[in-house]
Amino acid sequence: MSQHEVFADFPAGRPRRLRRDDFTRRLVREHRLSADDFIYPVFVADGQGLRQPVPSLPGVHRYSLDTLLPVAEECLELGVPVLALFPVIAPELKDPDGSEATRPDGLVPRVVRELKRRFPELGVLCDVALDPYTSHGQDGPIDEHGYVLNERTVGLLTQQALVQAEAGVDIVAPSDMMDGRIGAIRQALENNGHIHTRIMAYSAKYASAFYGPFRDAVGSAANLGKSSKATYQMDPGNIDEALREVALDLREGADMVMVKPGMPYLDVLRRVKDTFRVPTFAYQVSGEYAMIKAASANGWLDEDKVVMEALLAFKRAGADGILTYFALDAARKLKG
Ligand SMILES: NCC(=O)CCC(=O)O
Ligand SMILES: [Mg+2]
Repeated sequence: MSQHEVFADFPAGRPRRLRRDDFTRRLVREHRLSADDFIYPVFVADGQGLRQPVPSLPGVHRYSLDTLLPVAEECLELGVPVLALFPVIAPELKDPDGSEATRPDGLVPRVVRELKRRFPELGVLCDVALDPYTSHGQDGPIDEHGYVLNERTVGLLTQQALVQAEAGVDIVAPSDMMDGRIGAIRQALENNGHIHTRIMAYSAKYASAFYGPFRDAVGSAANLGKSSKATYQMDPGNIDEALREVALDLREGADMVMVKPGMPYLDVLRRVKDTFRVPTFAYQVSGEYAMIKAASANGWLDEDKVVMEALLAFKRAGADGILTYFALDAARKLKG
């Protein structure tokens, strides 16, 4: 039925009637945000008492384990269900394979163990990716042309995911865009008794310029230099390909899928949600956060309002949840 058949013509039909008062606006609102929608990404480094600002991400810090604990506690208090860990690895621990990522007593497994010991009811998500660990900043070992080697990378990622699962992580989130990694990780988890470990697959991750500030935060920007990730991350011109990527990851055992970046890719999010009807997430990435922060700092945008509007747009476009550096701010605001 078309809208013309359903609704009365003017003046019997006046859409503004329902917009006149706050009570009817609230009554007919189709989508709303809640703290349950958020996953809070945090940067964690070795050390003590660290709370180091990231200049290109105002309001975001690199924490050591001790200073991260109160942040985790705040997530719980505000009802944010999941904390996502992103490691800042010391340059001397990086190598061409990113082998530090597979060390059972490395930074991330140590942080996961302590978080789960102190706050068992807080969900912890780990990125499964080698770029914070490689000396060249790519997401896996490379050949002489700089091409990331798919199967060798998948082997390392599988080891990394197992180490994270042994440490007690709730959700592993492979963000590398290698082919076949979801299936390999799922099989390894099952074979090793980690039947409850959830996989959130970065299924449609685009080769985007919006990740710049994140690379500053984890310290991979300088290592990566001018080289791109276009041989594994998706071409921003594609959308049918995103559906094929999601289909593969679901067949290989993903529990949840993700589209990334967020706001410039809401069309992709909508297509994915409508096509598969599975738990679908979006990542409001560092560049999106930085744009809002910069414009607000200049007095050009009202930060509070723009943040809530942008996050609501993800829900309207079909997201079941949003990874966002604004998670705590937004949850505080929702709490009033
Ligand atoms: N694998 C995690 C990311 O690449 C995050 C990107 C961003 O926030 O810009
Ligand atoms: Mg894929």
